[in-house]
Amino acid sequence: MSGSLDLRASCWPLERLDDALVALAERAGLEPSGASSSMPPPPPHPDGPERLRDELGRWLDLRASAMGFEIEALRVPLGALESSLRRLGPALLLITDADGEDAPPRLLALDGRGRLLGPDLRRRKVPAARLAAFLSERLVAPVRDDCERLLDTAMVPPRRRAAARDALIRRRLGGRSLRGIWQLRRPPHAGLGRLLVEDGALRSAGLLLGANALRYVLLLAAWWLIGRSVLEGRSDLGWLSAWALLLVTMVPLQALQSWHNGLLALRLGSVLKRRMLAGALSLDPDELRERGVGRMLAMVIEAEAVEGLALSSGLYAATAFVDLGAAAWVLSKGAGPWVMVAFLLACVVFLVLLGVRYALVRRAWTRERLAMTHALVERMVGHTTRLAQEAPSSWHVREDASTAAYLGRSRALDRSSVALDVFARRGWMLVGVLGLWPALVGGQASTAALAVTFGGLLLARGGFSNLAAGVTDVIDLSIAWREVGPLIRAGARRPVPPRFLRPRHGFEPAGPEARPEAETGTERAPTVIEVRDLSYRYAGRERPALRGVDFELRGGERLLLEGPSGGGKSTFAAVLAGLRRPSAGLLLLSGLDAPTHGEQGWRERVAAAPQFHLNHILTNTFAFNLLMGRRWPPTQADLQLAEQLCGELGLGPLLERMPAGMQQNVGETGWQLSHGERSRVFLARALLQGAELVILDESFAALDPDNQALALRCAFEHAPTLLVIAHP
Ligand SMILES: Nc1ncnc2c1ncn2[C@@H]1O[C@H](COP(=O)(O)OP(=O)(O)OP(=O)(O)O)[C@@H](O)[C@H]1O
Repeated sequence: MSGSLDLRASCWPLERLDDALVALAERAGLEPSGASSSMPPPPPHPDGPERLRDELGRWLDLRASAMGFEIEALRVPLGALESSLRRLGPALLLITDADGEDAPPRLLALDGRGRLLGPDLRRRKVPAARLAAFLSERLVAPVRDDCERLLDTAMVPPRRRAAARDALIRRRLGGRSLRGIWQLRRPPHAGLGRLLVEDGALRSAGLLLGANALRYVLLLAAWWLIGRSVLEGRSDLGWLSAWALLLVTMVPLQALQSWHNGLLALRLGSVLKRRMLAGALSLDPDELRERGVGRMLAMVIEAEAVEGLALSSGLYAATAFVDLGAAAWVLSKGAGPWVMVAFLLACVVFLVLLGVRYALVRRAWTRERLAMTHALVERMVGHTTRLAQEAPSSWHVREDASTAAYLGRSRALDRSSVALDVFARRGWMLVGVLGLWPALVGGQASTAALAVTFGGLLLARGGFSNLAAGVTDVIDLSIAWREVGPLIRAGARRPVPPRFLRPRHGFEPAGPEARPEAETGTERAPTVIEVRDLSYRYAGRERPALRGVDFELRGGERLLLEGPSGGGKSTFAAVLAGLRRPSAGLLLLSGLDAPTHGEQGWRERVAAAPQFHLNHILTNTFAFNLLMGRRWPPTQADLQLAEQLCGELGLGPLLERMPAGMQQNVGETGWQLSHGERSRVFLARALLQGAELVILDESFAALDPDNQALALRCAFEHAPTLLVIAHP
């Protein structure tokens, strides 16, 4: 019984976090696999629940990625807690001091269907309201007495007391959120079909089609009723009422259809967006460069089209086939039945041929448009260079040529789509009346048969309109899909999961004393990076950029790597940072190879500030740009640390100048940073990541001698092990 369910008995102790996670994932059908946990869950943190939540979040992230699913940390506003719990998928909920200060932290496992999975692996139903009250107790308890006193003073009658108290508490805690809720979900690289099923898109599609078909049957029945009563001259109230009833029944069906149409669009959009976002992040840097920024932008535009078209094309096509099937049946019951059905089939074939012509023209037009977008973006990016260095007389030569070509393609496209549209709307009626002509002139057909045939003609006209819209949408969709294909496919790549789980090295405000000693007496610090006989060759290049490299860096060491331009220094940095995989040779980090660390694990341990032109200030707050590699949202300690580092790097005056300080928006559309300021933000970002090895690729080139000395000192102070790349 849910009413007597003891929530405390359903809690999992922290030591059994791994069991809870695996059991929950198995029951949610996430098929947990891979590495068994070699990393114990974090114990309660002496600094309090906030630090514990943070550590738990990291642990869960690592563990879930090793098992092949994802963890999403949620922050739920207290006011929306109950409704969020109702919609929540499988999730772990952290309970801290619900029984008082001394109670150890525990976890609840919610199976995504409103049931709690207990440590005895039994599932028990729990009302969302009760669970919400239990979870929010820690926040509510301190204000409850206050509210009661207020209600006493206001002499609120007992029957309205509970509602008034809840409203007061809601008001007092309105802005507070509950954290420590981790939802388990399928990763974006899972099959699209599975993601859609999980999101409920298939259910919505089924309901949508069902409602559509039922509405159709009702429409035909209404026609049949009214047609019969008119032809037989029976217009009594009973028939008319039945007709009206059928029409009224269609209204809620139409509402249901619109509702599920919207839901389906949302669900489809969210699944596609997740997949494409994952794809954008897992695209190879060279793949990105080869495609060019303009094409990438075009891809994003096409992605929007895919979402809209996927839905409309399916709907149009489904409705068109129902319409045309029904029209063929109605025509077969009217005058000159088989001639009319043959005409109908011939017109469908003709419309499909028009569709093929449209597809060819549309493909050529899309190619032209993408080329134009690409050229436009390139010109915008290189605007200043062109203004300064290109002769004004040649500014528009290429633009004019490509605009003319685009106009030509657009005209052809218009002609082709107008042909489709006109035939669908008018052509069929003309052909249909011609087919009916012999029966009309010959006078053998009865009035009833002629009326049925006209009904069939009108029905087919609707079907042809939908078919024309469906054909153009399906073609547009297939072309847009080809464009976003690389992103969708890249999103299906599964990141290499770690074979062995190790907690991430935490960043503490390290002074020289916290740094591992490279050499103390006869004992040498352990090797951080070891490279043996390593080679790297860029795709399509004959000569390798790196060949037979041997290299070793021990904990606490600081190394300057110099070499001629084009010698392969940045390539080496990218290989060490895990951004490029070596073509041959051995590469170990702390004695373990890349698959053992996993992609994410490797990048967390090696922080690299790429060369200036490859690094970026994102349009966001200054704090985000500093702390994005460390953790977001940050803790108070993170923000203090970032501010301290800014001070050491000489960015204090900049922080004072910016009206919102650390919260100032920077980037393309925000506060503009100078070249030297950006360089120091890139440096601080790499140092704040808390990595074991920091690689700085020409990070000091833009700094004046004073700032260079400051930056170098800061890097020496804070990087546990440091590799600096510079020109001789
Ligand atoms: N993405 C790429 N695709 C193909 N070849 C590349 C790519 N990036 C670099 N190269 C080539 O690899 C070689 C090494 O380049 P790299 O950028 O590593 O040199 P570097 O020592 O860092 O040069 P610099 O000091 O001028 O920055 C060069 O010949 C370069 O043309």
